Amino acid sequence: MKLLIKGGRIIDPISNTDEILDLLIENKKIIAIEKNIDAKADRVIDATDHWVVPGLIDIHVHLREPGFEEKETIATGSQSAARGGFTTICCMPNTKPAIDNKERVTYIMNKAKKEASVNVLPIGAITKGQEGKELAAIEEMLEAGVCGISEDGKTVLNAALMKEALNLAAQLKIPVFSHCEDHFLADNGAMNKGKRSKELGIKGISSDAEDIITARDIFLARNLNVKLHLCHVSTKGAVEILRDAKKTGNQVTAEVCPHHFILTEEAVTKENTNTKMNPPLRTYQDIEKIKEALKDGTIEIIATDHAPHHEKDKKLPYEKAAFGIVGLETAVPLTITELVEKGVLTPLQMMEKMSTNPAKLLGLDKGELKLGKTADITIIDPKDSYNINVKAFVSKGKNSPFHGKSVRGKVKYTIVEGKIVLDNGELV
Ligand SMILES: NC(=O)N[C@@H](CC(=O)O)C(=O)O
Ligand SMILES: [Zn+2]
Ligand SMILES: [Zn+2]
Repeated sequence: MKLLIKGGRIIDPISNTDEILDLLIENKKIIAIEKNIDAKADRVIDATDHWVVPGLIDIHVHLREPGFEEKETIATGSQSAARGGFTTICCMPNTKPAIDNKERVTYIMNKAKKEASVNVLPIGAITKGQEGKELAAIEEMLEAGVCGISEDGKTVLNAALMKEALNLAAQLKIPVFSHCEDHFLADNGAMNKGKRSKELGIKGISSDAEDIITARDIFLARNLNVKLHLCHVSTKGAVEILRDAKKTGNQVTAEVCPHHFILTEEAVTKENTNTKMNPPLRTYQDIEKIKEALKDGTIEIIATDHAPHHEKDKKLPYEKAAFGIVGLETAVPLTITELVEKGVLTPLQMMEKMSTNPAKLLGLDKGELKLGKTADITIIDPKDSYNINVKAFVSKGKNSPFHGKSVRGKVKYTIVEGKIVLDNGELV
């Protein structure tokens, strides 16, 4: 089976390519990237005025299986990923039960093999049951196929235990994805602590709750030669700590989610619980710092923290509603509209942050358009303009604060190992 993609704008960060070329795929591999390929193909995609980019990789997704199938499943979450242009996603272990041993990792891997339309890489828990008391069976989980470890949803508050985990991850050469939140400082707050929380009379979560664990984990990881990765950075303080750490040669990396570079606490209303997520929406000053860090490379990854919830968990008083919003089907249009069109990132830099750098962190041979590489490819129409409509999401989660937002940029084709899983905007 030969697939020819004609006339698209090939954007490849590694070779620094950004030009109109054809691309030919055969037997799951890229076999030519040239001007005017004139080979006979079984299928030709006309990519005129479209971007042809390395398959997007989302390192932070909640698939909710097992235990919360009413919120999302591996099947629906991976379809949502395909819709969003992601060819590989990493799923977080805060399921019920938590992914903390090899049987549970194998369960996800097998189910993904059967039901998922994109590559799914599980992330294992740091502690047993994510209870923060003793380490999970990390070596076993690595043998079974995890791509890293994380306590996401919470922090390992015991610094000695976190240090042990970082030490082990250094030996095993796997990344540690850190959710930075001091639960005592967060103090059961429901939104950012500041002007808006005062206005609304909702208990706030201070920036300190994030900054202190960011600093702690960077300190713990110093000299360990471990890949420490900061999840969903949301504060100016965390960006400053990260910037300083990089100056002194720490190999820490960080991700930001679209909602944290677009919305501020001003978006929060008591009625709209889709503005509630962890970490919370912060302030204009935080957003400006985050954008600066995206632009200068201090933050090298954009991830979604796709956190689907059932309506019953969101249709509650603000304080009681679940934390989290969906993100897989909105990441590309939001990033194009808010970062590329506004001149914060070039298309090449966007693909670096959504494909090349995630692949690098995970040690995957992906994130690049090159001869001989596996054909994981995304094709985007950057000019298609429309309003985001949660009812059209294939994710079970409709919990997005971006419903109705006018955006530009639509994913048209998602190709996983040479197979088209999203065909002209339709799931195959
Ligand atoms: N981000 C969220 O608000 N929620 C996530 C947990 C997490 O990412 O910390 C979830 O699992 O729902
Ligand atoms: Zn988290
Ligand atoms: Zn998360």
